[in-house]
Amino acid sequence: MTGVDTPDDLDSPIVPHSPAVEVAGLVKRYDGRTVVDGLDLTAEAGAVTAVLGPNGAGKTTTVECCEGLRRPDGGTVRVLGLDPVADAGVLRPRVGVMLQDGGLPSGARAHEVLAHVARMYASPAPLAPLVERLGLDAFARTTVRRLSGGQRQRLALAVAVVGRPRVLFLDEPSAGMDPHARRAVWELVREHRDAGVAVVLTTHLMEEAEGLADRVVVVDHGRVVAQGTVPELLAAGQPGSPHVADGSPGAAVPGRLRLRTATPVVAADLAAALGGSHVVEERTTGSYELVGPVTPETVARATAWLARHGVQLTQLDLGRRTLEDVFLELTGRSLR
Ligand SMILES: Nc1ncnc2c1ncn2[C@@H]1O[C@H](COP(=O)(O)OP(=O)(O)OP(=O)(O)O)[C@@H](O)[C@H]1O
Repeated sequence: MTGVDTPDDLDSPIVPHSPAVEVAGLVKRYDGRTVVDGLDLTAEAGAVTAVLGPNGAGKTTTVECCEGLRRPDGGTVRVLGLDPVADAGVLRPRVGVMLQDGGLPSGARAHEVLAHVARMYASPAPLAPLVERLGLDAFARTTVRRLSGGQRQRLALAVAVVGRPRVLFLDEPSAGMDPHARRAVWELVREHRDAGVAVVLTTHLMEEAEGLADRVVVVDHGRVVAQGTVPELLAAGQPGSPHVADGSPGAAVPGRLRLRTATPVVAADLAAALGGSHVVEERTTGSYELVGPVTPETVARATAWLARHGVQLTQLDLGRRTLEDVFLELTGRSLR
């Protein structure tokens, strides 16, 4: 069941617009501090665009500028070709928003909130299927302030989609949700995408980005540091890759080799045994990551060196590079 049907019959100056969201050179400052610093972003209809970035990177601020909740200090933002602040009245029926803090009235009951928002639209989505899919009936009579974090998120998502938007902004939509709820959210997002909605979401969940996103935009210090499809980002940093937006090569790691040993070794000694072709990072005691091209020779030399030193190998992981690896390479490993 898709149940997703976006309204085209609204009387408006909007014509199908590509891209659905276009941010160019966005600058936003708080108290003179620049938190978004010349950011470019586009999102197409019928696609999920995931915005990733460390805490404080400027993701929410960017999305809030797109939602018309904040005024840019520089650059341009267009949603369906319109200005989110100046054209807020035209855009409101076409844009669904799920805020990070929910933004819902705390004293109202869950079902009242949804019904109230639905009445604001000329042609809302039928409530019953939405309530069922997001499991809202279990807490329909509970006031918003008493909802758990995950329940509040589910209600906020229902509120975001009930107006059958053409553009959907979801700020960390599945944060705090249990695995069942998360799956229901992902299914709903995919259905909206398949119905032609432009979905822009922020997330810290690499699994969510890998599973949902048609395009991923990585933001750091208020700028885009990489963008592309997930396969493109996984391949980025390799020779010939054009997808690292800032032009830097990134860490050229076509694969990764992780070792666990029964007793610790000196990472620099292992690196020397590999002839300097790899950096060896000690992740935790007895756990090492070889950063560099993974070839049969690399595996043979590393294991032979361990054997020569009487060190028992307990785990050898030749896993593929993940989006999390790419994310850490692009944004560093220090806490913000
Ligand atoms: N209203 C505000 N006034 C002052 N500073 C703010 C305000 N909102 C956000 N900031 C600051 O702007 C920076 C970017 O915040 P933003 O919420 O956009 O980051 P984010 O990438 O969404 O982070 P997170 O992943 O933690 O949600 C942060 O340093 C934050 O403290």
